[in-house]
Amino acid sequence: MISNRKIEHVEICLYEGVEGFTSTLLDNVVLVHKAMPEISFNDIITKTKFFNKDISAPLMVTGMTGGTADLGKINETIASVVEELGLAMGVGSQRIAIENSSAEESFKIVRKVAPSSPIIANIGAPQLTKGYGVKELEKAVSMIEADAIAIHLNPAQEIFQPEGEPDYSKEILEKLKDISKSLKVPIIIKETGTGISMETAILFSKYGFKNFDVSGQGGTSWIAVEMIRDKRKGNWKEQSASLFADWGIPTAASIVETRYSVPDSFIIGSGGIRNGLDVARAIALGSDIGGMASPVLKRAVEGKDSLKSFFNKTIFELKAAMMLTGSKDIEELKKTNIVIWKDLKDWMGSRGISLSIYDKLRKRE
Ligand SMILES: CC(C)CCOP(=O)(O)OP(=O)(O)O
Ligand SMILES: [Mg+2]
Repeated sequence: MISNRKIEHVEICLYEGVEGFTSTLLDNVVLVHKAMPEISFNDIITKTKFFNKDISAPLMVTGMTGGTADLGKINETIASVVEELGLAMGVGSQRIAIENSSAEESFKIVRKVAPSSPIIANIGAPQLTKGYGVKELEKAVSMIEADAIAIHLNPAQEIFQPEGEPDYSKEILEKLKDISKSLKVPIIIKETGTGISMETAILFSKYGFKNFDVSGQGGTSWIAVEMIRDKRKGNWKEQSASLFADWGIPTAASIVETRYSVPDSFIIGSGGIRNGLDVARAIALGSDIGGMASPVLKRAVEGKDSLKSFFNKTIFELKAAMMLTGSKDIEELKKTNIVIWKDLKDWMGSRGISLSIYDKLRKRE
């Protein structure tokens, strides 16, 4: 039963240690301190654009769950706090609701409690090889009156998932291109904890897709999640999965690779973003907004107040980083001076990305 997998995913993310197998390398990005910032804390403006809506801070909750009444309650908690604070959120894969309409309510509740927030639908790329087309994607969008739809890429997870469907043939690109011609909302290409490379960003940009949720390595490892499911089922894939738990492109490297290879892309910097300093680093490094999942899930199950105070703390940390770099708004934060060193600098060197050229690109000069 697909609903069992949905429940297991949330339970494993909450209670089993499935994150931080590697560093996001965001700590290799140093925002240069300004001792005389020339702004006051209260002058700082964090609002920014998310497609054609304003959000109060450059922060979205990236797609996690849905599919049962209990998972719908998690979505409801997140959506009501997102609406109150003026943020954005995605829902988890809606495949379960496309296959069984009784699961729809756990997704519909999001738009009911967040009538004005930017809400992102979610379908997996493998489904495009299994008959999904415009109809199914339009259904996912209309289910929650979505402002955009994320097509999640999870080949690593599907390989190690006991009931996985590691089908990522080229037809997906052609099909997505066709669908995009009639779909009324933008498509976001979303990875799932193993990151987007230069080559992948270029490939999708050639098909006309330039909105990326990079979801790099360093946060939740979905290979580790499926490893635990393998273990519980006595599936032999557990051993192999453990070799790949830290597989993928660290989040900071993925942000750099995407910005460098598709300079005019819209980038959601996600994968192991845990606080407002991570959000500031992701944006100064080249993202348009930050994306969080696991820390939001953990607070959501504690209730609205816990989640609300977490977001307020995160936004305070973001503003602190903006203050100390003299960034009065998000546009200035994108252009603030940074030092890229240690492993991230080595990564860029081995991938032929020049620091000086990158600095101009990330400042959109
Ligand atoms: C997208 C991923 C991080 C979580 C969902 O994976 P999944 O294979 O269970 O998703 P589907 O229900 O779409 O197959
Ligand atoms: Mg799947």
